[in-house]
Amino acid sequence: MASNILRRKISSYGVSLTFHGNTEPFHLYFKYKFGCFSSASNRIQPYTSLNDTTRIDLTDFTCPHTWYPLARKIQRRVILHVGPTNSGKTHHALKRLESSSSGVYCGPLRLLAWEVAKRLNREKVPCNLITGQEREEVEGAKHKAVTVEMADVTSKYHCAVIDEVQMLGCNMRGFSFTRALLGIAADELHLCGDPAAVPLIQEILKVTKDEVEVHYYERLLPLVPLKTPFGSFSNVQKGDCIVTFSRKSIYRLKKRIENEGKHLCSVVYGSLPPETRTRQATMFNDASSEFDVLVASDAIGMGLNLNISRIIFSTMKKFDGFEMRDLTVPEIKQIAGRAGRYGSKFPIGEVTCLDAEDLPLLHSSLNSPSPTLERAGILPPYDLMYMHSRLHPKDSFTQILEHFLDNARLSEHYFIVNCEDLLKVAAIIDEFPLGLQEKYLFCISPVDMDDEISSQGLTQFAETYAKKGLVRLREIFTPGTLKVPKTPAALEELESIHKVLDLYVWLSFRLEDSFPDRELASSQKAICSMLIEEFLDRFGWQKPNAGRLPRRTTTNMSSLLSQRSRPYL
Ligand SMILES: Nc1ncnc2c1ncn2[C@@H]1O[C@H](COP(=O)(O)OP(=O)(O)OP(=O)(O)O)[C@@H](O)[C@H]1O
Repeated sequence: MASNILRRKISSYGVSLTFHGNTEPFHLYFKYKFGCFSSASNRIQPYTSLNDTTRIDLTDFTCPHTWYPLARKIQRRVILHVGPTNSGKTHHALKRLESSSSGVYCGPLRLLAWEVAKRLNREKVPCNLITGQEREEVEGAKHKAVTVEMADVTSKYHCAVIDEVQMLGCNMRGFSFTRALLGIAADELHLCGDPAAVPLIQEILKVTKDEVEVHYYERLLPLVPLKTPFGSFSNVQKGDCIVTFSRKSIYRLKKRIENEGKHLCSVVYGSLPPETRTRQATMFNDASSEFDVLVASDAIGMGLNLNISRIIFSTMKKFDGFEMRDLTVPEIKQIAGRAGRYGSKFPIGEVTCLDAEDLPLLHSSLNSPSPTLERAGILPPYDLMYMHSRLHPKDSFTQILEHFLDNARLSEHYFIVNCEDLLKVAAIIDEFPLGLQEKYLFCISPVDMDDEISSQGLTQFAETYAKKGLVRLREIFTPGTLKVPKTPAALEELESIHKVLDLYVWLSFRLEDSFPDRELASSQKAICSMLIEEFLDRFGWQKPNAGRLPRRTTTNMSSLLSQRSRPYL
């Protein structure tokens, strides 16, 4: 029945539409009359008698705050906690969350959500953990720690925290931060992050009734930029972290340092599975482990508690997908700020570069404020796209998306995130007979379109789903074939397989009946992480004595691998 799909009512704002699809209830408030809903045709008809200036444009992105009526019903107290890394911003916000009767923590990484859930449960505040790939419920919980994509904008909380809020300017994930900022219905909303986000957030929140206050923080421990370059690798000390930006150079540096025979290196970089990153970080932090040096990419900039005494930039350039470019001021500050964590054994943090010629950029960046953010990321909500599709029934998903992209370019405060990848995915899924909602889901799925195996995985999932409505993991992946990689290329492939399995798990939470093999995908993901760690353990210099390391993998690995022989697998 049409009335089940779309209801129209008059509100004080004018016409209010409530859409009841399979997604969360979603309301649109328009200040102007824009058309009428015809139950006969199940369509929204624009008022053709009105001139163009009075007709509402469904691709208009100037008022996204109106997409969240629950948050607009309350006057939120928004507290911005801003300052450099390691200044205690999150600590203050979390204290407030702990003492609230109900609340939600929204973090950019699963690791951070895990950490916060653990912290609250330890403090006897029952807290659920919800990420795109896992749900752990605790009895009686009124608190949740979630990855920001999972923030619920249809419940009311006493307190909410959005961590690393400056990520609303991020081209990949900015929309989730903007959605959480505008949509979370909490009496108190704590935003932690870089001061560069303050003017944009103040501007965006001018149109809400929220009260906004800003608290500035200073670093808890000094950060000292050294005047001399690092020099030789024989100068490596316990607690050093060498920063570089490609997997290849991470392994090259690890080998080089280990070949000196004095230190073993943990590694942390973005495409390592999160569990592996955490375990590498734990080994590095563990004073009794021999892995006392870290070689890492900018993935250390966020989320991990690391006992680093000195950051050494091996380069100040990074390939950003298009070209080699200098690191930006925020990137340099975020990475450098990881040295000298409060509560760790190093009383100050130091930072330097491998080459003397990079020192001026390091020093000037640490002394400059980060450029202020100008626009916040956004995605057209499904419901808007749906309504647009009713007006333009012949348009493909790609064409609908293009309408939105064109209009968002005109927006003063917002931009559509990751346009290129969205269009790439849209072009793939337009080939398959899928409904709009399913296409939208594949479009927002966490696929890495720069990774060939990962994008092939998405294509296969979408195609099989369109053809059969059921996607068995075995059809695209043979369990039992995973091996410890022997080369960096094989390692890269294993990391990509992990991404595909991760995508399957993500889809299984949203299309449960059609992606039924979540358990298998999760266990294979765990095997991938173990195999990657086995590679990391074996790679590089091997110390002859036996007391080298807790070689945790052997027993656990065999127990995991033995899952292959279960009948189900
Ligand atoms: N008042 C405090 N008492 C005890 N520990 C604190 C206090 N303030 C901060 N810390 C600890 O110091 C470390 C850094 O604090 P926190 O993570 O809050 O900093 P931050 O400014 O949010 O940094 P980042 O931007 O890196 O997240 C954490 O381990 C935190 O638990």
